[in-house]
Amino acid sequence: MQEKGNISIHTENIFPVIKKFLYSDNEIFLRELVSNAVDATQKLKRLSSLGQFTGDLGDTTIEISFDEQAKTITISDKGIGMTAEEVKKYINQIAFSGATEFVEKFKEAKDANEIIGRFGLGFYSAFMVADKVEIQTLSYQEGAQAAKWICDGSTSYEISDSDKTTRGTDVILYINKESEEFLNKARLEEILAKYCRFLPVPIKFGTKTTSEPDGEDEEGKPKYKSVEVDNIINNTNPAWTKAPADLKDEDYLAFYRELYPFAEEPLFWIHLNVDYPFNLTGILYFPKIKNDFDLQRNKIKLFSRQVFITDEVKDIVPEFLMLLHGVIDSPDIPLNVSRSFLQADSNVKRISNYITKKVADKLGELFKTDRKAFEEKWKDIGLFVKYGMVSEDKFAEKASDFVLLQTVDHEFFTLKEYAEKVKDIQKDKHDHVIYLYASDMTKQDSFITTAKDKGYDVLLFDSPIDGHFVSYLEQKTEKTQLKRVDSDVLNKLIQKEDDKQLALSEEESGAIKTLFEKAIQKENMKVEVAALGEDEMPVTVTMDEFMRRMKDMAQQGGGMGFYGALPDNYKVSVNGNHPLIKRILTSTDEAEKENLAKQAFDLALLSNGLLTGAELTQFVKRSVSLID
Ligand SMILES: Nc1ncnc2c1ncn2[C@@H]1O[C@H](COP(=O)(O)OP(=O)(O)OP(=O)(O)O)[C@@H](O)[C@H]1O
Repeated sequence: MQEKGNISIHTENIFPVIKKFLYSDNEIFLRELVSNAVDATQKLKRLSSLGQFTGDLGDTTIEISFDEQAKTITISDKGIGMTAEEVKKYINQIAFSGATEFVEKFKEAKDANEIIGRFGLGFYSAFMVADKVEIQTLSYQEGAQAAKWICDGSTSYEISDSDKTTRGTDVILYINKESEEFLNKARLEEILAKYCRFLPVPIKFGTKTTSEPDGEDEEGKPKYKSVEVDNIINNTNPAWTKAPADLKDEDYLAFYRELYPFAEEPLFWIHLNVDYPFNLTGILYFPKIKNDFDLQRNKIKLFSRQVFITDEVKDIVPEFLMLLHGVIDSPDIPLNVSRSFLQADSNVKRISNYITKKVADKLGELFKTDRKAFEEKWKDIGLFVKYGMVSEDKFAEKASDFVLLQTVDHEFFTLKEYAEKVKDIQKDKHDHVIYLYASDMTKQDSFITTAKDKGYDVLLFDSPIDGHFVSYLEQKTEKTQLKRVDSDVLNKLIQKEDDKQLALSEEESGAIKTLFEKAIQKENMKVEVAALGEDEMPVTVTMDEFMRRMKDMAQQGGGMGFYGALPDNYKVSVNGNHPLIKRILTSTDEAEKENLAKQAFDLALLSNGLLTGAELTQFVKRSVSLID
C-alpha cells in the first residue's frame, strides 16, 4: 500500500506558524510525544486487563534515543500501535480538527502550552523541532499490517506499508537546524527529568554503569563488578499515587528529598486524595518558612496524570498556599489555557477551596492533638496561618480557632484565650480593650518594661505579615484596638478614668514646653507635657500608631505613597510629674536647665535607638561632664 494525501486543514501551511510561534517553549515536544507513548502503553494494558488483548504484554519500557550523525530523536513505545487507517484518522484528521480555530486564535496565545493542548496539537508539536517526522507503527490487533507515515512539515503526507515487526510505535524526528541543541545527551536528560520523572511507564534513555556484587575475593571480602544497565529515568510509582494507608512517615520524607534534594526536612504534610466531584491527588508539605517569603514560592509542582505540567500554580492554589511544597496531580485542571480562563474555571475554584479546607483541617487537627508541638512550630506555621487569614476568608473562619498570639514572654494564646486574659485590665475608659504589641523586642525594650511594670501584657508581632495581621485582627475583633507599645506614652495608649493629674500649673507646663522645644530644636519633634507616674521616664519619644502603619504600608508598596513621602514625625512627651522636670523648673541656672533637658531628651532617643552620629557623640561628652 502506498498513498499520498493532504492533511485535512484549510490553512495552506500551518507548520511554519507552529514552528516559529512556539519556538521559545519548544522543549515540550518531548513531553507531548512521551505522553502519547505512555497513553498508548496504558491503553494496551487496559485492554489486556479487560481481556480484549490476550497476547503477551512483555516489557513495555518506552525508549528515547538520539543519533547525532543522522540528527534524529526517536521515541519508541510498545503500546497499542496504529493501523494505517488509524494513522489517517488520528494523526491526519483528528489532530487538526481545531485547525481553523487555531489559526484564528494563535495570535492571542502567549506560549506554546496554550496552543498545543487547546487545539489537540500534541503530536504536531514535533514540528517545532523537526523538519520531517516519521511514524513506524504496528497495531496490537492480530494480523495487523505495519504502517509508515512521513510528513515533511508541509501539509502533505505519505503513508505506506512498513516492515516493522514489533508491536507499538516509533516516532522519528529529523531535527531541524535551529533545534540541534536537542541532539545532546545532557539536554535530553534535563528535559526528561523535568517532565517525565514520574510517568507511570518505565522510560529508558541509554544505559548507565552500576556496580553489582561479584562473589568474594581471596580474603573473603565481597567483590563488585561494573555492569551496564538500562538507564530508567523515572519513578513510575511516586508516593502521591499510593494510598495514604500504605505510606509511612519515612516514605513521605523520602519523597520530599526526591523532590527537593537540598531542602531542610518539612514540618508535616497533607496527602490529598479525592475522586469526586473532581479528581485530585497530591502531597503538600509544610516547609520551615523562616521569614523568607519569596524564596519559598513556586515550589509546588503541577502534574496531570503524572506528566509534569508546570511549577507555576498561581491560579490553582490560593496565594498563601504557594508557600507550601509538594505536588498536585489533577486531570481536571484545564491545562493549556490562558490564565484568566483558569481563574474562572469552576473545577479550579473547587480544587482551590478543597485544598484550602484540607490545609485548615490539618492545622486544626495538629493544634488539637498536640498543642505543645504546634506552639513549637508556630514560628514557621504562624506566618503561613496569618497570611492565609488575611487573604482567604474561608481559611480565616477555620483558622480563628487555632491562630496563636505570642507574647513577648513566649507564651501562646488563642484569640479567645487572649481576649479573656486582658479584657479587664487592658480595658480603657471608652470601653475598648487595648492589645499592646511590640515588633522588635530589643529596640522597644524600655516601652515593654514600662507596660509590664504596670501589669499589662505585650504581644510580639515581628514577622513580615504582622503589619497586615494587626489590621485584620482589629477589623475582626469588636471593641478592640491594637497599639504598638512605643506609639505613645502608656497612659495615653490605655486611658483610664483615674489617670494621673499633672502636678504642674498651666504656666509651668508652658515654660517646660518652651524650654524643651528650644533644647531639642527639631521640626519633626512635637513637644507635649504629659501626666505620667513619677517612676516613669522623664521624656518619651513616640511615633503615632496610625502614622507609623501608613508609613509601613507605603514602604511595603501598599499604595500609601503620600505617607511614605512625609518625614518621620515624633511626639516628645515630657513627664510633668517626674522629679527631674521639677528640678529643671526650679533651677536658676539657664545653662543647667538646657543641659538637663537635652540629656533627658537624648536618653529617650537612646532608648528608642534613635540617637546616632554627632548627636550621640555630644550626648556622650555631656554625660561625661555630668559625672565629672
Ligand atoms: N505513540 C502512539 N501510539 C498510538 N497512538 C498514538 C501515538 N501517538 C499519537 N497517537 C494517536 O494520535 C492521536 C493524536 O495525538 P495528539 O498527541 O495529537 O493528541 P492527543 O494525544 O489526543 O491529545 P493531546 O496530546 O493534545 O493531549 C492520539 O489521540 C492517539 O490516538
